[in-house]
Amino acid sequence: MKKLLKYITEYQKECILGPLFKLLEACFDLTVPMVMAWLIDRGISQNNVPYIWKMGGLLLVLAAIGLTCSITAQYFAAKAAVGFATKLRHAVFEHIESLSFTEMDEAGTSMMITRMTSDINQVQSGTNLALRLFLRSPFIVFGAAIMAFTIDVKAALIFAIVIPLLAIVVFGIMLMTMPMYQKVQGHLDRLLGVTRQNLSGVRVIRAFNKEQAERESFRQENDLLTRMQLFVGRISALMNPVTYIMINGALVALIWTGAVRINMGTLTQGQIVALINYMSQILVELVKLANTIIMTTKCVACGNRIQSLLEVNSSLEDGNVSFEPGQDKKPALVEFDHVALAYKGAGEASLEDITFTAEPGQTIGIIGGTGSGKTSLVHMIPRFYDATEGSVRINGQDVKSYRLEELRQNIGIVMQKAVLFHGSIRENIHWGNPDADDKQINEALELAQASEVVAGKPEGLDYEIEQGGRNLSGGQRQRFTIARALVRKPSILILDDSASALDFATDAKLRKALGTLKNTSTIFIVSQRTSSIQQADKILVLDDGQLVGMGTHEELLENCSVYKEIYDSQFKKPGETKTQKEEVR
Ligand SMILES: Nc1ncnc2c1ncn2[C@@H]1O[C@H](COP(=O)(O)OP(=O)(O)OP(=O)(O)O)[C@@H](O)[C@H]1O
Repeated sequence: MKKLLKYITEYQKECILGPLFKLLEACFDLTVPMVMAWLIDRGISQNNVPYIWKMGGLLLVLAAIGLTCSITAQYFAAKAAVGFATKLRHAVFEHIESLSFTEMDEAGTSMMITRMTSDINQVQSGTNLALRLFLRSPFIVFGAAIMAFTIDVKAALIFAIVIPLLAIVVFGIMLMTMPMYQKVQGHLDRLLGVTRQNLSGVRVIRAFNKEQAERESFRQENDLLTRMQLFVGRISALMNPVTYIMINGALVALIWTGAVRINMGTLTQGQIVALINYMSQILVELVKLANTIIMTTKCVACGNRIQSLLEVNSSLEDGNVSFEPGQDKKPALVEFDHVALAYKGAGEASLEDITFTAEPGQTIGIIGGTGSGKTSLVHMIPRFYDATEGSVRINGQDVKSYRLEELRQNIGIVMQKAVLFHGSIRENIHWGNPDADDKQINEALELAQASEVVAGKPEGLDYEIEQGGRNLSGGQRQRFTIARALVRKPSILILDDSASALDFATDAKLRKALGTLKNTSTIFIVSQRTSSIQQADKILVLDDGQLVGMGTHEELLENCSVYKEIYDSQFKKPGETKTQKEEVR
């Protein structure tokens, strides 16, 4: 948590003024019982009406000043706490953005969302409360005890007995409940994770009629959380009855001793009222202090969790090499040199000893069974993951040496999962190239076979896409993501199984259109369909992380059994002979 304090340094003034005004308010609060005592002893007892008015007025003034101090303190504390949380949120967000996919996979989306939302909110509330009460509450407890001693030492001895007892009860309960609160917080995180998974997978849940099972597992998690909260709540609920019994006992003792001492003439009624007020103030402040400690502990725990996320170092180091002038507009030379990739935490390598060259303007098809490493291979080009062995080179330079932003600017990637954002079609295509005018956007849409989709919308390019593109079909989403990659005229275009939702006719038209990009892009097409990559200049065949074949479609049919098997599984009809199949070819 210590390292997070740098985000609050800008609010040093507020961090000093907030507690200071609270202390000022506490000073006025401590004078009120004394003024009450004077009002009773010198005003009411002696029927001195002007004095009563004077003291009554003084009480009003004290209340007004106290209120002003309290509001001012609240203002400064809130400003510091909100500012702290805002800066922290920015820092965490920026840090998450800087992490590579390796660290993101390790941390998990749910955890990062919790750090960004509920943890930072907890830090904000804890800071706000601590700034207002950490000085004020102990100050009132000690101040009220001292005031009591100045009134009457013997009566105040009751304070000397009751305050430690009260402190033991209040802080004992606090110490018992604090670890439980931390468990509750941990469980709340788990429940958030379950909720998130449920909401993001709601369609699958319904498709597989798993609502009942999901409801049941959510109910179990929720019930467990409720039971834990009830348990902690019951112990915390003991705080009030126990402390009030003690305080009422002390009040009885105080009134008893006070009555005797009033009879003896050593104490006045006003002083007894003041002592009772001080006793109440002490109780209230001890309870507040315990709550402040609980909140602050939670705040520190959440702060530590945020800090550990901030301490995760990105394994992605930025390079300093730029693309040569003009090179960024031309198709790139891509080389894989004995490349291996082992994901962090995974036992074995997902890719091993991959070596090939993609000449500028070539189209490279990548095919292989599920989990054979196709996506992993193309993800190393824009450095989503770095090769653990060997090197990936673009135009002769290791990808790690390029400035990351520039490297990615020269690559257009269409991911397996078509993700679009809330906004118009134009805005979504602008993600690829913010400077593209409507003519360029329309050209990209035309190439991606998406023009007809836009033509079908009365608003044209202004048609509003909803979050995640949920008001579009899977195929329409894919076409827009392809257009988004094409509009930047990238030196390297990667299509990762991105035509899977297209019908065969549209897929064929798309492949034909991509054939016109030889002068601008080197293209990688990952696909499960041989028909999608058949025309590629070079096809890479992956099997269980190994490059088991490389060549043209015809060459591979001759000499790569894995490729042949895939091809046969897609084209060979039952009962078809080899000669018939070759005729089809
Ligand atoms: N982020 C990751 N962390 C750990 N292992 C991963 C990660 N991504 C992929 N893998 C593993 O790497 C291997 C190759 O996965 P990859 O996604 O590259 O295969 P693929 O050929 O693209 O599969 P598919 O055709 O199903 O998309 C798999 O065994 C997978 O479990």
